[in-house]
Amino acid sequence: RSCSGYVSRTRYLMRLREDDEACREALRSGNFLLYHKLAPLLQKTNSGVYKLACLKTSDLEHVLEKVGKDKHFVNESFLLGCTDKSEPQFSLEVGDLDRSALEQECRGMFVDLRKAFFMITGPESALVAKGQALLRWHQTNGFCSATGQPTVRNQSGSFRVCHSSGVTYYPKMAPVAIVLVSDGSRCLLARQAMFPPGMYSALSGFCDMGESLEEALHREVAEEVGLEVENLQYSGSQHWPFPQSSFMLACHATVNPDKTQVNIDTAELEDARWFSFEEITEALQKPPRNPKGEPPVFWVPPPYAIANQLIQEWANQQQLSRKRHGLK
Ligand SMILES: NC(=O)C1=CN([C@@H]2O[C@H](COP(=O)(O)OP(=O)(O)OC[C@H]3O[C@@H](n4cnc5c(N)ncnc54)[C@H](OP(=O)(O)O)[C@@H]3O)[C@@H](O)[C@H]2O)C=CC1
Ligand SMILES: [Mg+2]
Repeated sequence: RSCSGYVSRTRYLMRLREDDEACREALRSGNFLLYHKLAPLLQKTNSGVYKLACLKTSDLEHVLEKVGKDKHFVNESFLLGCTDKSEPQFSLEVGDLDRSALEQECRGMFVDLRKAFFMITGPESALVAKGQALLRWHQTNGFCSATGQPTVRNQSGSFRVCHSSGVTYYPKMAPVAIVLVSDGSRCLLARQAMFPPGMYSALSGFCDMGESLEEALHREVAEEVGLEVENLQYSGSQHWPFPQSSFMLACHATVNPDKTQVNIDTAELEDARWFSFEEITEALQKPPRNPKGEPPVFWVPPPYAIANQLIQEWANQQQLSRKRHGLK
């Protein structure tokens, strides 16, 4: 994509965020993601795969009319971004309207976001997560924490303000450190009791107030498995919508191969163990499945989760060093 195209789209979005009138105008040519009690609307394509449903303004107004809702309800939407063609994208919560009537009118279905992540792929995953996160934030920030008075949104939904205290509230993400610890030939994964059966993930934890990412990583690993890590290497970041918006900051780290004995904090973790390259490669190739009654098989978070990216990177790194050492 051309740089100037990106810059002009960014400036356009900036204007929509700041100018209520311009944002109301943009609603006339919008693309809308619908959520029913935070479950996004998906549609099945002709080839049988699911995609995120994206309604044009006129289609949305038509649907609203069919289910007996005033078309001005469109104005309740929140601005998410814009397409490559500078078409503004919005999210709208329709949880007060009849779910099955909407599904019928839109020829789609509302799917729990966790399930939706397994059904759609690519950039749509980040967009659908953002849409839900923004709706949730507005639903839970309707009152000023200083005065208890109602807060009022701007048209784009980029903030809420309390006219009594003058405080402006902006949508928030909580920073989380996530780290894949390696001892050189194995990597350390853990599971919480609430994870789906068999799933293990990289170690993670919320950053404390005033802490750096590096401090949070060292502390979390020490707290959860009793190990001291070194050689932190930044990998990437992502917004994670569950249970409330987290900002995941992902790193690799190593431990001394002579000091790998884990000492688990059982209040936080159900299990933590070292996995070999072979176990990891097998898990990365397996689709997640847990048929009832069968003992849970080991699997890792799906590709959309940044934990998966860390595990994938580690496996690639192992493969390279094995090649270098003449191993298979
Ligand atoms: N995208 C990805 O690949 C992954 C994402 N994650 C996400 O990272 C997040 C944190 O991971 P987790 O290991 O559970 O965190 P922690 O190890 O910090 O453990 C969670 C603890 O923090 C408390 N807590 C909840 N919210 C906050 C907050 N905003 N700030 C500070 N403490 C809080 C919880 O309390 P209590 O529950 O008792 O109220 C709980 O005791 C989770 O939301 C998880 O979904 C985790 C791994 C992979
Ligand atoms: Mg944790």
